[in-house]
Amino acid sequence: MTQGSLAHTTFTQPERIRNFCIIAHIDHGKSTLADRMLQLTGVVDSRSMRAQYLDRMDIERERGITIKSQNVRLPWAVTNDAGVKEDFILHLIDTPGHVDFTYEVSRSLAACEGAVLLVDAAQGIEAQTLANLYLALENNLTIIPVLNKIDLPAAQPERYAAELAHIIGCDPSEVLHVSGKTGQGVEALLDRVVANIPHPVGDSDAPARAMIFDSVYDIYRGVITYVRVVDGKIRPREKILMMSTKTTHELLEVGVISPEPVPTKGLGVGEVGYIITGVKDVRQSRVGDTITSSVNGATETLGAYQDPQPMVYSGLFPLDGSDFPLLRDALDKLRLNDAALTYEPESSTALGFGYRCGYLGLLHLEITRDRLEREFGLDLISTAPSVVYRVTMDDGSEHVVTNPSDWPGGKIAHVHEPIVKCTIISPSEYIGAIMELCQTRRGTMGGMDYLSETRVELRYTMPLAEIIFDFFDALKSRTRGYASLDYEEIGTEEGDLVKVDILLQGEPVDAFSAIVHKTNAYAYGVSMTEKLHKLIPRQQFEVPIQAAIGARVIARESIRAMRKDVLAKCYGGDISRKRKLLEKQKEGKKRMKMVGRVEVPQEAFIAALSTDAPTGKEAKK
Ligand SMILES: Nc1nc2c(ncn2[C@@H]2O[C@H](COP(=O)(O)OP(=O)(O)OP(=O)(O)O)[C@@H](O)[C@H]2O)c(=O)[nH]1
Repeated sequence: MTQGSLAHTTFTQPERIRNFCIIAHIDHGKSTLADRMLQLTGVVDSRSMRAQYLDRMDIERERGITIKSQNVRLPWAVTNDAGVKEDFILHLIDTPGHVDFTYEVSRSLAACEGAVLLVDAAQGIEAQTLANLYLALENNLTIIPVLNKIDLPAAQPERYAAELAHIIGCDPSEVLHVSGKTGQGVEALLDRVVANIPHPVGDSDAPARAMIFDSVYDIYRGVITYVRVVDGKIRPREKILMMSTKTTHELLEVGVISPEPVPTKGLGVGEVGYIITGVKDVRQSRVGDTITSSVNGATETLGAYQDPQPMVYSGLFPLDGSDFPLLRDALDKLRLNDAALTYEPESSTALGFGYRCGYLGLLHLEITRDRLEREFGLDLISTAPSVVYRVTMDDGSEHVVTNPSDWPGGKIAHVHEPIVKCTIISPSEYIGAIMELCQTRRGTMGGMDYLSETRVELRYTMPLAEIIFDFFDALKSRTRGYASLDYEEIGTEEGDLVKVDILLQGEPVDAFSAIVHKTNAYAYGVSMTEKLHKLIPRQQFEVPIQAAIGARVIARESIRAMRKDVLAKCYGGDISRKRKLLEKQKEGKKRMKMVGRVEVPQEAFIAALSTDAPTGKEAKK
């Protein structure tokens, strides 16, 4: 019922520990509720409270989304039936809510015994609510259903409590009503966490086993690794083994977060905290890995470790070619904190030197680009995102293609592309519009369920490539922003895919090549040639713009010749003025890229490459 004492005694009895997380659709108020919990339990006083305390990165606070998990230890005291006050330690694990970070979410969930399932009382269940709920159920978590934002005038608690109860199979009266904003109902929620969520169970005498569920880079301390101890104990100065990398490290510091890091004498069964080992790169301290003692340690890991797999690739090029070394340094720095980011040098005839980067998804791509521009002051141009294709040739050889320019020449036997399972939740009046959209995106319907009389869940399988273009936008505009979407990769399928090249005066421009489904090739060709026709200024000779599949031209435009004589305006004038005009023309030319003999302004590349693919959180509403 009340704030507990903040004693960081080590090896808390597992019976006194509750490990839980909050799962919710984006914007349903997870961070705000976590803030209230920090305040109510007294770990942050009102004076030092700032909005969304747990979202540490500036970019997170600005966008209002949670990218990296943070966890915090909260003391909470409950008066039992006999009227005696009992102290508990609650570990709140703040999980990222976005589809790009599913693996991180699943590891955070694995560190908990229970989950608060938070639903906005004015919105109801959304696609990510369900995706996260299923993940929580797979991890056998106890679910506490909660409606948030009940202070909102638009809240419809009865309606959505029924929806929530229907989904998880409980009585609507069991759904708690809270407001993260005003704090209403939050105490009762913390009491419910203690009452309903099982305490952790483990063998305190067994060799130590702890799971890494997050890993962040700190410029002062190196990598800070968050762990949940399952068996045994870990203590400072002990040597540990990371079981997937088979590397040993000394534990320089072990502690808990409350909400700042506080060193402790160690962590015991069920406890959640951080370790510092002196590793410099998050890749050496991987989310999902198991740590154990280096001597007489455990032999079995806690679940299989999985490497984060990039799903979307795109080229990043500095607008100013001389910034290339800066881009390389910036990526090296970002990688310290982002185990999922991959990159390798790439050169493009049109865009110069850059990097081919692999991301978990579009939001990951956008965040990375944002950080490069903001934190490192780089001006960048990125090429259209692409998925991973597996191309098998007639001679049986195989190619993995993440970049259209690596598309193999010669006879292709078949191409496999990644397929995702999508869940779309929407008011039922938009069913027709959604089905039509999914059909045009090569979707196959997997099923449909009514969540209530007016809201429906649609399930589709669809190529990932169709989603990464402008699917969110199209879905949003067809449903007036009411539909929400979640997807997960489920494998690959054969697709009828071709590479479309765009040629200027017969020269292919690598930055504009794309891999598209055969039925979309013509549309892509026409739209690119038309766009470029508008964007490229006239030259002193005629410039044909063509779209082609192999040697076959499928669309064509042409820019008429024009002689641009900058001196025309000042015939007979004095020589210094002429020189000035010529100098100016030279300056302008610097911003031109040469494609064969054709001068293309940089702006044309930027404009032609800017897909309208929505990648931010708006896309998820
Ligand atoms: N009226 C009202 N607004 C709330 C409440 N809780 C959160 N909000 C608002 O809802 C918006 C989203 O809240 P966040 O706490 O950032 O949501 P979130 O779920 O953490 O979002 P992500 O971290 O992006 O997943 C913010 O503008 C909050 O001010 C509430 O109880 N009542």
